[in-house]
Amino acid sequence: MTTHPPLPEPAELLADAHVVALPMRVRFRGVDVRETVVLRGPAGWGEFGPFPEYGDAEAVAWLRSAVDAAWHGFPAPVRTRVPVNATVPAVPAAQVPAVLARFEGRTVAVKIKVAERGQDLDDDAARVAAVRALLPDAELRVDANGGWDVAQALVALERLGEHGLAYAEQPAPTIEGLAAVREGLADRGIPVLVAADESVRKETDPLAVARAGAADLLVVKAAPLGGVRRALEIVAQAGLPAVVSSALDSSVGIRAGLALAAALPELPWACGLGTVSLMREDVLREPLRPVDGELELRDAVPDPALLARLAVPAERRQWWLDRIRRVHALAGAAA
Ligand SMILES: O=C(O)CCC(=O)c1ccccc1C(=O)O
Ligand SMILES: [Mg+2]
Repeated sequence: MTTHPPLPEPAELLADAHVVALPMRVRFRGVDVRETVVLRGPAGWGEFGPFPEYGDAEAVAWLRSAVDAAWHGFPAPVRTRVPVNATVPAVPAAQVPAVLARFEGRTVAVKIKVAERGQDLDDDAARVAAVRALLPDAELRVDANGGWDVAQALVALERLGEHGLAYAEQPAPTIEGLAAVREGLADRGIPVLVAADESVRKETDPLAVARAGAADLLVVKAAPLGGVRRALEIVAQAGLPAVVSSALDSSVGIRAGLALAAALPELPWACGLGTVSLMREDVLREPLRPVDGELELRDAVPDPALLARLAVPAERRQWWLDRIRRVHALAGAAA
């Protein structure tokens, strides 16, 4: 597999690092305020924002991704515009118009969160119906984040599929589960494809799902896969279509996703890179927000005044810097 370039020493890594708190307009996976770190290196800016509940071992790839962006830059693009989906969190159906209104201009594709804990299939069906009512021609997909078992997934996708769904992202938690859902959908003649997300980014082997034939397409994210170059390698080796997505990043992390989407030889799907539209604040004066369902390729350079205004309190800054030092030590040990 890949041998990683060495990481800069912590002092160098943290010389121009900014820990920020970005308030959300819409609560997303339980997050109202997104804390993350942006850091500058000789090649530009990188973002380190593994969710706080992620362990240090899982965060190693996120650090490699931030360093890859800031110290080595991005590979050459093959396109300068990337189609982007709107993202609808697991909100009540009545809030769907307000969420979609956050996405400027035309919306070509929407990803709808489903199978949220504490909700049921009626909630999901109402949310999907509300999106379809507003956007009769958009391409819709759902993301269950592994929240169904195989039987529940088949029941749910038969019902939600009536609104016209291109694919279901991680409808079951495991690779075997994805394969079973995919087979069950085919047996029942339900025309919904299966996409793997957690089964790519949280598995020790990101290629296992492709090898097992368990998915029709892969969701790839630069940070959990260790950076743009590494993600490109994984897609090439998997031999499956890929949709690029993000992790609720600031514009700096979205820039890495954009670089990945811009460098992929084929990009058949709108990408999940529109989540800055769900945030109230960003580190850029002109945030990387899609317009008319597209993001234009450009660099993400944080504004010093915004970095200062959005800075977290001292103890949160210390928490993040301690975490980076621990993850750095772990990455060195693993290299
Ligand atoms: O893909 C998108 O539309 C937005 C990104 C997204 O859904 C996401 C954001 C943070 C953490 C997990 C996920 C996910 O795809 O499961
Ligand atoms: Mg997902």
